[in-house]
Amino acid sequence: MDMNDVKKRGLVLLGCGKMGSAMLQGWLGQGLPAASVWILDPRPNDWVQGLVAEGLHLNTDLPDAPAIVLIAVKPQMMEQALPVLTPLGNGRTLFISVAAGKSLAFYEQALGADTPIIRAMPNTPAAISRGITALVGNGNTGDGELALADSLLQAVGQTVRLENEAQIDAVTGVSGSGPAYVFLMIEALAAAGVEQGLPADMAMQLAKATVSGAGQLAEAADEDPAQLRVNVTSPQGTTAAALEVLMDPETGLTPLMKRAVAASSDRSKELSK
Ligand SMILES: NC(=O)c1ccc[n+]([C@@H]2O[C@H](COP(=O)([O-])OP(=O)(O)OC[C@H]3O[C@@H](n4cnc5c(N)ncnc54)[C@H](O)[C@@H]3O)[C@@H](O)[C@H]2O)c1
Ligand code: PRO
Repeated sequence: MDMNDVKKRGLVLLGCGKMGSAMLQGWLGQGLPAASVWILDPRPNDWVQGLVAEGLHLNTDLPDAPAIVLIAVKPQMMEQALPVLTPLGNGRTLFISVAAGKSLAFYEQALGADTPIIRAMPNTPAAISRGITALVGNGNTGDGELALADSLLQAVGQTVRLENEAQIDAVTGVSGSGPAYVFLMIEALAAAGVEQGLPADMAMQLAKATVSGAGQLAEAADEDPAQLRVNVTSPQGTTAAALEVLMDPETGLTPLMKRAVAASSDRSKELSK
């Protein structure tokens, strides 16, 4: 199965909110025709509704054996939303779920034990093709299915393959929820700038550009982030003064981040029960 099969047999999205739309935007941008896409969503956003004029099938009957079904509803809506897909289970259709905390076993039970299913955890920078998605398949998926999922998901950023399903809880804590931590960091840095006397607009511009520039440098540079940090830090200088606060072993960023990521990962595990 390859992208031509997806064009021919169709791609179905169950739920097309923030995550589904971000991914669909990437796929349409890579040349998938809107006419190859079926969306089931009781409250489609304006962008999705606009795609109907280009041939997208919105809340219509589904093809008999679409190549891919992407499941992108909230975990809390799953029990209600999934039954419509049961006729497509146990067949040639590859299911990819991005829902947090819904296990491969859950989908095998709902869709049939012979269904090929991939669990994926993307993040919202997918909207600008700068996402990262981790994926893991059930026993009915092989190299072909994983390669197709890789190439679909690479339309919206990088991918990594997990060694086992349990790792997805940690991925959810690091990169799935991670953009929210970074946005909070921007908010906090800007607020701290205001407290030091800067106008709010300027503080926000400085904070956004600093986080974005540092992120891009971390990805592009040969040095690791620890060395890049050292490169900013003059002995007894201003950065060293700040890092003394941020690197405190009890109250600094590392223990705080460990607690935050553990809370997210634990919630991911709870949702799978
Ligand atoms: N937003 C993120 O950062 C992110 C990251 C990784 C994974 N996810 C996962 O993606 C999934 C979707 O999250 P989101 O942020 O896009 O949520 P969202 O609320 O923006 O989108 C969910 C969509 O599902 C639709 N929906 C509700 N009931 C439905 C039903 N019965 N049938 C079909 N569609 C239905 C809603 O109308 C909405 O458009 C979640 O399972 C979440 O765990 C989200
Ligand atoms: N957003 C989803 C949540 O908060 C899953 C990862 C990011 O549950």
